[in-house]
Amino acid sequence: MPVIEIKDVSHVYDQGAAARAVLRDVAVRFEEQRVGVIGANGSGKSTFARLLNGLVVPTQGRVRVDGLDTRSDGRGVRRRVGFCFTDPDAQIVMPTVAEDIGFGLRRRGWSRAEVAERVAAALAAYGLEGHADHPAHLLSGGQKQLLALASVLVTEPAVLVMDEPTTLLDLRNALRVAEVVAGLPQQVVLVTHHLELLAGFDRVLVFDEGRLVADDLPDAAVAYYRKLMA
Ligand SMILES: Nc1ncnc2c1ncn2[C@@H]1O[C@H](COP(=O)(O)OP(=O)(O)OP(=O)(O)O)[C@@H](O)[C@H]1O
Repeated sequence: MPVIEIKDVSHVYDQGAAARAVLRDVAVRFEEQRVGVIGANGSGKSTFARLLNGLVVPTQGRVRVDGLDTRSDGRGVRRRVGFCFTDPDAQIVMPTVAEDIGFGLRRRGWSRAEVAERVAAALAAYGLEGHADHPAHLLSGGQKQLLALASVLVTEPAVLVMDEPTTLLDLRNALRVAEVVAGLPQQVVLVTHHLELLAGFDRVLVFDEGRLVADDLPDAAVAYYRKLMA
């Protein structure tokens, strides 16, 4: 699995007078296949997730994925690290389902035939066959989340970072997305408030007020988090 290294990272969004660090002195290195990230609202989880593919470049410290620095090699990092947002509408970029899945491949210069083949396979893998020419924005919430996943995974990133991908979904769709994620061969970093999704994970990081306060196996990390919230 890729090696992700976060070295002495602090992050401030606004450098003005009211500047407040949303991440403070975070240092962690991981290469496990399943890594969870939990913590209270506003504790810095999304910011941490966005560091991993260079969507956020830290004001201090550095982030490396397999040795590539997000500050100097953002493009290279983003080729390796796919990102799934909480709200799938934020990442639908094309009018139809098939076009949306194919978008990243076309941008990478794949031929029309190769794109069509990959898109067909992705539609089948994510239960979207029969929806190829459907307007993407008219899909149900769960289908949109699956589309977002398909559109990211079709480009075969080595790492998939997911920021609360099941938050907007009903139980059936949340379970469906969880099932797809559980079966992925990729390294997955999952930010979630759905603690049950972390069963079987290799490692769980707990954030509190911008600090990494626990880094443990799921049961111990969740117990720490529950205590913190009590
Ligand atoms: N783009 C931004 N500009 C300014 N401040 C931001 C920005 N994004 C997040 N913040 C602030 O940074 C802090 C941490 O936010 P972040 O989204 O990382 O937390 P989180 O743990 O993911 O929260 P939640 O569980 O509510 O999603 C919050 O106080 C938030 O208001």
